[in-house]
Amino acid sequence: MQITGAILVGANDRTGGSTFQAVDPASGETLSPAFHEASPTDVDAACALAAEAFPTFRDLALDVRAAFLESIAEEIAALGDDLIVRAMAESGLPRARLEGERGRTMGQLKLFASVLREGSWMDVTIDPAMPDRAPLPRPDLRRLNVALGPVAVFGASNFPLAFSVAGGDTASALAAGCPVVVKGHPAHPGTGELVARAVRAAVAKAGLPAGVFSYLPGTTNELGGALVADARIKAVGFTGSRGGGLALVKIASERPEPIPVYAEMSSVNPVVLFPAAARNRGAALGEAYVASLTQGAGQFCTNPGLVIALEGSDLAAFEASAAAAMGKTPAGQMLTPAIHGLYSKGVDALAAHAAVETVARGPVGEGVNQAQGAIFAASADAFASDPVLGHEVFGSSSIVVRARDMDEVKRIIRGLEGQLTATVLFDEEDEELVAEIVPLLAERSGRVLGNGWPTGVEVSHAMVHGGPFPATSDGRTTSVGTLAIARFLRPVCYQNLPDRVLPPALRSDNPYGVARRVDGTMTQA
Ligand SMILES: NC(=O)C1=CN([C@@H]2O[C@H](COP(=O)(O)OP(=O)(O)OC[C@H]3O[C@@H](n4cnc5c(N)ncnc54)[C@H](OP(=O)(O)O)[C@@H]3O)[C@@H](O)[C@H]2O)C=CC1
Ligand SMILES: O=C(O)CCC(=O)C(=O)O
Repeated sequence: MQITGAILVGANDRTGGSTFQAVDPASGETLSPAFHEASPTDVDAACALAAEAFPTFRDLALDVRAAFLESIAEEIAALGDDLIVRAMAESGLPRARLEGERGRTMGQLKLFASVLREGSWMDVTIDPAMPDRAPLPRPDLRRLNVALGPVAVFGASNFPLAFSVAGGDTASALAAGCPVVVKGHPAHPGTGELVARAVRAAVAKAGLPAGVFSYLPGTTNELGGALVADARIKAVGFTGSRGGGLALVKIASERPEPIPVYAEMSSVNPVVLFPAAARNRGAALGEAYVASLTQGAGQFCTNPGLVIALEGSDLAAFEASAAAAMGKTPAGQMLTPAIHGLYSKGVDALAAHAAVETVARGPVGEGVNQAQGAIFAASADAFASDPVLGHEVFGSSSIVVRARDMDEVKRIIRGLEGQLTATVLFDEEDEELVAEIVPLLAERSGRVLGNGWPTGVEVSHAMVHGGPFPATSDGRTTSVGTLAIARFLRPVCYQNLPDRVLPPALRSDNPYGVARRVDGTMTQA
């Protein structure tokens, strides 16, 4: 499939005034072709088409919408190696990682298709009428979840496939029955266009209204701002910086009709290393820590940016092993010159901090825009007295906090901001302490993991990839896994309406055969 640099508004290819080009971060060279910057006129056209498409798309038979999601996955597969080659050039990510990400992207579309067919996402609940109830009769009440309306999706730079144009936000919004308008990430416009064309092909094959999907490439905050401000947009999905996410939350909340913004922003993903684990296998854990920290040049929002442990010789052995591993781990290619610049600034600030010790630096990169890994350490007092030490440095940088005792460990945890993940590394002897710490971590994070590493998120039914602010702007939900569909739904109750005017899932004959809660009891079809 050809990359043309067009703005994809429904079925139309549009061109704009100014253009921009992608940059290969590994060479610093610009890549062809030039991409047209979407304008406010394109935002208006995309949102108008999305609003027009909404009722038809929302009311599609479940199987038709499920087949559409599966067809997007097939169209992405049909892009073949061109997609991988372009994504490698635009992101600097290696082939194996991008092939895995493509599989994950297709897998999550198919998973949402199965969720649609199964039907419990609608949460159909029926309280039958009780005409003879005294002193007052009860009306017939029937509730289900319905789509919110058109959704704006901001693709992430660090997952050009799985968190971008047809990534988790788009898949869950389409599954819910919401048309999607994507603001393409300027770091991977060619990858974005290829995937957008695949989605558009699936829209056409299914005979759906073209406004179900549009793709707006661009490099300006104004473009994203105009999209979120458009009255026809009813929710926003975002993965990126805290500043970007909060800017969109502000725009959304100041609209005449405020709307929800589901922004996944920043997290340092604390790891608590318990005493027996440090004593029994500190060296092995030190190596595993560096493997997780440096994976993908540390450009994961789940990367272990903070380790908390008791000071002493066991922690010293963990740090020494981590330092040795870091010394052997080549610098990782970063996604963009800007992200590399922010990383270097963050690491330099920590290295220059009076209360911070540099435990290890990785080898200096031989190419451009490469992240030289970094491990720092600080006392619990120093960490607690400067909030900057707890901020995310996006890349392979992490800080070890040395606590004097478990009370200090608890104090540090109580002072943490909201997190996507929190990890406990423990052996059997530690379990009593773990039981005290896990509730503190669960209060502050979306996922608590035992004896693993937080990078790599399973796409499944039970997954939560969310967490209290600032990990996300709304800690009640998730951006990965099937629960993500709930972000784009709202409940509607129908009272005393005859079958013929009710949505199919609420009718007496239950044509979709979905499980329903009737008078408080779950019933199979
Ligand atoms: N925790 C995480 O998961 C991630 C964190 N990051 C952090 O973000 C930094 C920059 O990376 P990047 O991916 O570019 O993330 P950004 O948050 O800068 O950008 C993400 C998307 O949001 C848009 N955007 C950003 N700010 C605004 C705004 N004020 N108004 C409207 N739209 C906006 C951008 O569009 P445009 O630039 O075209 O305006 C882009 O499409 C990284 O160094 C890292 O610190 C990045 C990725 C993931
Ligand atoms: O670790 C993962 O698989 C997902 C990470 C993520 O969501 C992110 O880096 O934005």
